[in-house]
Amino acid sequence: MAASLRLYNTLTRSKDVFVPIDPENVRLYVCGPTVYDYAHIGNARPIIVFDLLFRLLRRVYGKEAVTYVRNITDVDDKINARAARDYPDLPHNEAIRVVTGKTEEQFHADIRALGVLMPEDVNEAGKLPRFVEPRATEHIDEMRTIIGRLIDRGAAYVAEGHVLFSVAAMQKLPNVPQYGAFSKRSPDELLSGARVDVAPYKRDPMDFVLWKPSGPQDPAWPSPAGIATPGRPGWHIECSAMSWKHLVEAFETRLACADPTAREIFDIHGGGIDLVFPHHENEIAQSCCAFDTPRMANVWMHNGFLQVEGEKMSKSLGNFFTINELLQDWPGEVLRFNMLRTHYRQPIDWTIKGLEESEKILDRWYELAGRGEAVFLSEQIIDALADDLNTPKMLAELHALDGQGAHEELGANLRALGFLLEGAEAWEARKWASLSIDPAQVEALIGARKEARAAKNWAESDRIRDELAALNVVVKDNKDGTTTWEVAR
Ligand SMILES: Nc1ncnc2c1ncn2[C@@H]1O[C@H](COP(=O)(O)OP(=O)(O)OP(=O)(O)O)[C@@H](O)[C@H]1O
Ligand SMILES: [Zn+2]
Repeated sequence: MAASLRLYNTLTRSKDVFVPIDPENVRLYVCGPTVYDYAHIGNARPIIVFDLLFRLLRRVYGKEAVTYVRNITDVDDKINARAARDYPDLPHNEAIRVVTGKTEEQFHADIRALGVLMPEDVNEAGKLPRFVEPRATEHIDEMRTIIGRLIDRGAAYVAEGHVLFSVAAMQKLPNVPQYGAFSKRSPDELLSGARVDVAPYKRDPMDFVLWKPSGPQDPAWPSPAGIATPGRPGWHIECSAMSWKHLVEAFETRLACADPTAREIFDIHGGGIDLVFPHHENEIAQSCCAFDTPRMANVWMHNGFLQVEGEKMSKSLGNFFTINELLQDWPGEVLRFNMLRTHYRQPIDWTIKGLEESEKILDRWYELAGRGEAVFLSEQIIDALADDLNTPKMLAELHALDGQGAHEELGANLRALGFLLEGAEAWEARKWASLSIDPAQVEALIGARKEARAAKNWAESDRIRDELAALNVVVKDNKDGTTTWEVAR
């Protein structure tokens, strides 16, 4: 029998026992990146956290019994602006394709180095894909279908080439939630937020865009609802469309037989805490109205912010490090480990000191545990993760394995958790290479220094010490007569 999972649910604001709609197909959707620039290490947090959840679900319910959808947002005004800036000489659509294609490729290379499972690691030929990474631009038809349903049900209206979602009309439909209930915002709060930027074509300041007209410089598709001019989707609609397409529609027939009330609902929806409002509130509004259901997903999980000096790391504040630049100084596994030392709902302060500590622990574990091949999660590790992904507890259990000398088991767990990606030898070689240090050369110099000291040749011994210092190596003569060395950062 599967271990019982408990997950904190933003919908209920409590940690609840997780009950899948269909234990043979547990379904997870996570909002992915907008691809116009290098992802920063804050963007990596949901990727790593939900990778861990995916691994856990696969372990608990079976590899064939979990479907994971993580989308790529490749239509957005920030992408258009970047394309116009960087490729002014290309036709605009081509420029957009270059920007999104390059950024997506870079994103994949970056997160692969973080030990994150990729679709090609999971999907098997001839079987249902269990990990889908859909692009928004490949789901415009589904978006149009949902927008059409919303107009038909009276929850959306057309104005000046736009389609807008009507919050007031939503509230007149039966069987749908209260708008604002998910993010716990009162009508007054919603209204004062919406008044900041009121467009003239909106009937009500709270209404939000499902579809908008495209200018000559924008990517454009045929519009829904008989709007003659071409347009492009708003932000929120893409996730309603992609989750429906890949998590609900594909399994509708089977679910309809098993549990008719489960139609249009999937199990877990994830993302960063900043997405609770408006993005997830609006996804829920769209999906519930279009599909006549009180819920879009049963469990909503949100990771806390990765912060720098108390502030959210973000592109707009400019206080960010890209994954790519961090990977030049640190192995990806150190970044992954450092991320998991903090529980996913807590803020993380990202510091060099934290990275150094993480690297030290991994150095020790890789040396002791790195030679085997076994891959499995021990019961106590599963138990820790089953408690709302308690990664600090998980790390304490890994430390306990180390303390007990159970190093093969430690290695097996590390491998199952996305560590020891290339084996211990490769880890060491890469680490030394990234520090521009050749350990054999250091050992030889230390040997020569020892001989010089034995011969009381202090000038030579000092010269060698300076040579080592120039290599960034600090030599320590211990009381017991041994000499050790470490790298100064
Ligand atoms: N500092 C952060 N800590 C944790 N998660 C974050 C952080 N910044 C963004 N995210 C998450 O990263 C994911 C990708 O978001 P997206 O590509 O829209 O980035 P973004 O919000 O534009 O980044 P920024 O805030 O820097 O502009 C989302 O789930 C978002 O919640
Ligand atoms: Zn989304």
